[in-house]
Amino acid sequence: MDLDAVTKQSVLHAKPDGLILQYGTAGFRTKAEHLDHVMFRMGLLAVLRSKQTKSAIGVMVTASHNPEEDNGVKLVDPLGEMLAASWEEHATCLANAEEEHLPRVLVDISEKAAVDLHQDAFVVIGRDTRPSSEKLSQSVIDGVTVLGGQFHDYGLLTTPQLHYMVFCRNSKGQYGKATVEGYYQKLSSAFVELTKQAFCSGDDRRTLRVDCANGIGALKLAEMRHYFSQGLSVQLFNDGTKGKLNHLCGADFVKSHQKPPQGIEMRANERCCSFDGDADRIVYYYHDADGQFHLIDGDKIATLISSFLKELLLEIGDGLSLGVVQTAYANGSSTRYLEEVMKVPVYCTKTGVKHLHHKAQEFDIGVYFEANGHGTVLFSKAAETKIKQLAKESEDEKRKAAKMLESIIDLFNQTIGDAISDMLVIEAILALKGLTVQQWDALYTDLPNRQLKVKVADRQGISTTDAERQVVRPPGLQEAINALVKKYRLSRAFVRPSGTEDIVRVYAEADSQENTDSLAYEVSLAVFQLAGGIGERPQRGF
Ligand SMILES: CC(=O)N[C@H]1[C@@H](OP(=O)(O)O)O[C@H](CO)[C@@H](O)[C@@H]1O
Ligand SMILES: [Mg+2]
Repeated sequence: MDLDAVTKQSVLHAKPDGLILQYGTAGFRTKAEHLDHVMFRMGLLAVLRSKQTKSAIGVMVTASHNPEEDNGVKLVDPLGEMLAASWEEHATCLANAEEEHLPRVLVDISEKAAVDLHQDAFVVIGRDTRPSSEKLSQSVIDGVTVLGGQFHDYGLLTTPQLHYMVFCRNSKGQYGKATVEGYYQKLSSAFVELTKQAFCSGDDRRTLRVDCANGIGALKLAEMRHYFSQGLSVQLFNDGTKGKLNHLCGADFVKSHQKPPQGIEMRANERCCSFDGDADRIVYYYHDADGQFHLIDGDKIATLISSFLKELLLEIGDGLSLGVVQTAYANGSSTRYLEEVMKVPVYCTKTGVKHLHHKAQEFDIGVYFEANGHGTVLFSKAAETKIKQLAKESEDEKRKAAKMLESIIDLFNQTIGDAISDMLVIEAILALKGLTVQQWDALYTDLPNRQLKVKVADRQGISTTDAERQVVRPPGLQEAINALVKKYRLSRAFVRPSGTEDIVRVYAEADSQENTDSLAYEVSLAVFQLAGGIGERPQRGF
């Protein structure tokens, strides 16, 4: 390591005094103007991680659904998954080191993680469409090059595309070709193969309206759509030509406000969906004939996908295990439906896809989705081998089911939740099953739910257990929540510090929207009073 060169370069990417940031649920995220030093340092860290793992490492510059003025960065590990937890700590140390300590921190990390410094390093970089992203990704490149790493800058990519590229490179092309073209081809041919039957049967060409949150998803979907246009026609809205990124649109807006985005023309009973700003989340929705809005969130997406997979697994009859992973934000009705009606095992993990992803790896087929629409399906190596074998050897119905599963394996982005890939999976399932959006929605009825945010002086003062469903600290808060929950029917509430915003999140559900809103308000007040609330007290009414 040429530490002198690092010190010299680092001066050009100086850390603002007193700024402390933490590698959170989705990497570093804050106002773009505070991130230059973090980007440079994540370039350095990616080189060390690459040397240690002897693999290509990804760096994605994005702040997903955050406002356009924000930005962020996260590292992607060799198999396309989120950075290992022990390296998140290294990332936090490195980002917060004062200039003069930078060389020592780099040496410390290399020693602690037993990095072989003679090893070559390769880093792949992608960025979203934020105005600040191009310059910030150049700072990542400065960090990579000063430590002698090689890199490939893919420029504009969705987050899941970058994850895909990393895995392709490290699997020596087995997972697919590490190009945007390769991604389009892999997914589109799986989609076309899977839906052949549905579309041969004289079905109309299907159309779907897509709100692209004025983000990268619009660019990539516009490039990709002619690859699958025989089967599906997508109409793009909020494509970034006019509106601001994530402003009054996108998956996060639709899910948290439970209303349609601006800028989309909806027609009664027609399917619409929204991506988030970096296209790793998707939610569906429609207006019924009375103009009432219906949201189909990640939980219902997981249910549709699981029931389709379960049917195919029954057909091939090979005893492969299927599990569904959710977080505490999953609607209680979805969990009940999955467990009691569909009889599939459901597990709850902490918020953040890395937790869901790891749990899902324990099954032959692991379906994971956050309620906000971030999720995918993982197939174990053993399941994949078995399915491929059955697709070749078995006969008739069994073979047909195995072949469908084979295409589904290719259609999912198994590295991370992917709005484009999930959209194609959902469209394929709806077409094959001949389901309308209303029929899908009617699988179960969501319990009314509400999410609120409370500002506190130090959100780390709240700690939780039991997959974030119970508060341990501060004392008395859980007891207060328990007492409030008892007042309502079918009720549930929990609070946790956000990993991406400086707030505490409150979640409540109950038998009616009115009761849910009361419960959410009362729990917010308890947080405000018992956990050091600052600013305005929570107010009743929304
Ligand atoms: C309730 C909620 O939707 N939380 C989101 C949000 O995390 P928080 O830690 O809650 O801020 O951003 C994460 C990253 O995108 C996402 O994984 C997670 O689901
Ligand atoms: Mg996102």
